[in-house]
Amino acid sequence: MTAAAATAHHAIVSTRSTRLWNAKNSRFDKNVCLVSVGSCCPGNRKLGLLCASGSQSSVTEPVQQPSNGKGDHSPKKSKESSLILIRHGESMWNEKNLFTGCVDVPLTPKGVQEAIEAGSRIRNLPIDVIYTSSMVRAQMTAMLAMMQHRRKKVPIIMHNESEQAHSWSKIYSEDTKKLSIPVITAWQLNERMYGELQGLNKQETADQFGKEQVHEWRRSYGIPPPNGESLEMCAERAVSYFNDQVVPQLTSGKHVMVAAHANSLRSIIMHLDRLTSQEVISLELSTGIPMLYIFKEGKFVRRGSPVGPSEASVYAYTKAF
Ligand SMILES: O=C(O)[C@H](O)COP(=O)(O)O
Repeated sequence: MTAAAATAHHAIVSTRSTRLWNAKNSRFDKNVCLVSVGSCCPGNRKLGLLCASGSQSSVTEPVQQPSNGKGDHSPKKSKESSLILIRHGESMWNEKNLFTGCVDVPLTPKGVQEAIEAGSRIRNLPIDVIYTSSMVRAQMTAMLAMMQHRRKKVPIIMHNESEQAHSWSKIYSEDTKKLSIPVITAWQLNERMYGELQGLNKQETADQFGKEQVHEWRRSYGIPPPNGESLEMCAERAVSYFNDQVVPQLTSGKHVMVAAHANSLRSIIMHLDRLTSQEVISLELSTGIPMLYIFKEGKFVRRGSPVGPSEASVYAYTKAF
């Protein structure tokens, strides 16, 4: 459902203007209206993306910059780049309220729909490279979202697990390459390993161990579930990978989407927003809701979550803009 259709369904409950990528000038400067639309029950609020003028943004790939008279016709490096983070759509164990962690389960039909809807929200944002975890629920989300993208480029999972895998997946047409977007999978972006909770029902676990104990395992920074990873341990791999692999892409002017998991993304957002170990406890991410950051001069500015702190479970830790 496009944002406009979503709006038709719901009263607009809050709006926030932000900027969209204007490839002509290689920067984000087009004012758009990010709307948080929702029916009377706030839990159904959806994020939509509408241009302030009501028309679709004129987002295109960076075009050849006018020559600067010195014969330099190479396109200027973009001054800003975009980072889209998205938690996978609802998985079959999310639906059953089971701790999932590193168990590799697929999306539900609802999760598929969430991924498609997310794609319609980011269809005009520039994306040059996609990172996913090695889990199918994140990869399905990225692929389904990209099916909605305006540029209709083909996302292609890169196979570098062996020399043979790399050579056997080579593309021999430059034109075809230009019509594709590389998808890099990384175990470092996998969901936190939930140890002995994996496969257990979350409610039954709370009944057995107590609500506070389970909340501490699920949301604290330093306390791991039994024989599992704490958020801190997850951050050690996820944030390191983000800094080593994703940040250089953004620095070079590439626009990136990362499709991953509740806790591997919580650890990355904690880093980007410089949240304390106390603040991160209240950070919740909904399935399939894209979040946008602008990367400029080495700094990240959050753009994609205009909802207020009262919007539970979408991106709960959101200071007023
Ligand atoms: O692994 C899981 O069970 C979910 O991805 C996230 O679970 P959580 O919300 O309990 O961290």
